[in-house]
Amino acid sequence: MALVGVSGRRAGCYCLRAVRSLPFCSPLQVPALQLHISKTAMGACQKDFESAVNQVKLLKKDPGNEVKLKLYALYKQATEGACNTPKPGLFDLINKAKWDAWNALGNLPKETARQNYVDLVSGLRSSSDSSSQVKPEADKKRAGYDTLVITSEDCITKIMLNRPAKKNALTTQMYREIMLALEAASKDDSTITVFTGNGDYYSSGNDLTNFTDIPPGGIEEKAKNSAILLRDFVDCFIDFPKPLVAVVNGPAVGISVTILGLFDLVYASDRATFHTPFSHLGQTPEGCSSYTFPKIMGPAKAVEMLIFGKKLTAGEAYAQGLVTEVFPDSTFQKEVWTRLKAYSKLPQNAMHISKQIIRNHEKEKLHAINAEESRILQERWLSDECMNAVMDFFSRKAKL
Ligand SMILES: CCCCCC/C=C/C(=O)SCCNC(=O)CCNC(=O)[C@H](O)C(C)(C)COP(=O)(O)OP(=O)(O)OC[C@H]1O[C@@H](n2cnc3c(N)ncnc32)[C@H](O)[C@@H]1OP(=O)(O)O
Repeated sequence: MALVGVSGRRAGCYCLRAVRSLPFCSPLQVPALQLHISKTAMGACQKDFESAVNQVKLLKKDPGNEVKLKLYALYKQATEGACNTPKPGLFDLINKAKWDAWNALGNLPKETARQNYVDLVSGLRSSSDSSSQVKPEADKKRAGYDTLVITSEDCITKIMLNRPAKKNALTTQMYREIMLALEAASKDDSTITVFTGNGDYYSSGNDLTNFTDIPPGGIEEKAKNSAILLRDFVDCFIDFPKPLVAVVNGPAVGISVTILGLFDLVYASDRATFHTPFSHLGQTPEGCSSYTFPKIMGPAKAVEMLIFGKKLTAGEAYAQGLVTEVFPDSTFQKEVWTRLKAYSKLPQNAMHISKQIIRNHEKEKLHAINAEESRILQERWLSDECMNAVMDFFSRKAKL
């Protein structure tokens, strides 16, 4: 904690959980929702934040200056709001770095900053804890990722989604880190790349709080930026040059399901489920699933999933061709990794060239579909249907 000291000063915050979670929530919609927020919820939020502030002091491992700057900035934003102090002089390097980090948060609402702080600390704790969650060996773990654990062993690069407390919901930071991880994996000396999730979920899909930090350009700019991010993210999967394997350790929702149509192998635990509740959320398919799903499972079954949001068991997903093989949960990890280790010893160039031949038939088409799906979602995110569906979800705290 050398560079950024985080003070334990109490934060007088409110838990606007429902409000912070809305996509493109307009100022007009906020007061009505605030009425639903109970004093209990406000207390819980304050408690989470205070507890996270205390947990930071107990971290066993120094998280590095970059993370400490993030913690500092989020703490200041959560407790004081937007940066309100004069910029330190050019040679006051430490204070300038801290000021820059805080100032970069712009007008991020206090409650979002508080939640991001809690999430960040939770990620730091779960990656350093020795509890029931997977603990990668330190010497194999790739540094520089806050939301992923990346390891390379036996010619396999494993990218593990690492927000177990939030069911591995994908934040914008996570989309960006996944893109960086794929770029690195495409160049490393591994033969295959594997995606999996830490904890009981594979992933609960897009983090529904992603759209709360509205930039100065307003909700239209936010929708535009999100569509660009989505398009770039899916493009990385379309272009990935090596065999890509999903080890689906538990339930999968939304974009974590649709993107499976771009993987080469999908191994699932019999605990896994596959759910794309787009209509329920006023949204539409992405990840090229409007093309890959009908192609994989036929139009009738694809419609059940993509339009009517039918949740599939692992067995059903296997029967429909989305999953390569299902394993009993009790032996899932052992069986899958034994299989993958054997595959990773196959001649690397032959595997990579075969993947290229297969993918090249439709690469251009996939890019065009991705662009179109992202464009349509950009409009959907601004629709009343989408706003109302997600507002309903959070105000009722309904489960899928
Ligand atoms: C750049 C943008 C690209 C966008 C691409 C478009 C992508 C679209 C999609 O992916 S649509 C799918 C979106 N996902 C959902 O709608 C899932 C919402 N979550 C749930 O329904 C449930 O949480 C659950 C069924 C996944 C799990 O239920 P349960 O087992 O009861 O656990 P909890 O609900 O208590 O969850 C624990 C904790 O995690 C938080 N959380 C879970 N999923 C999400 C999520 N997707 N977004 C935000 N937060 C999520 C949940 O709120 C709990 O937090 P808490 O402990 O209460 O603070």
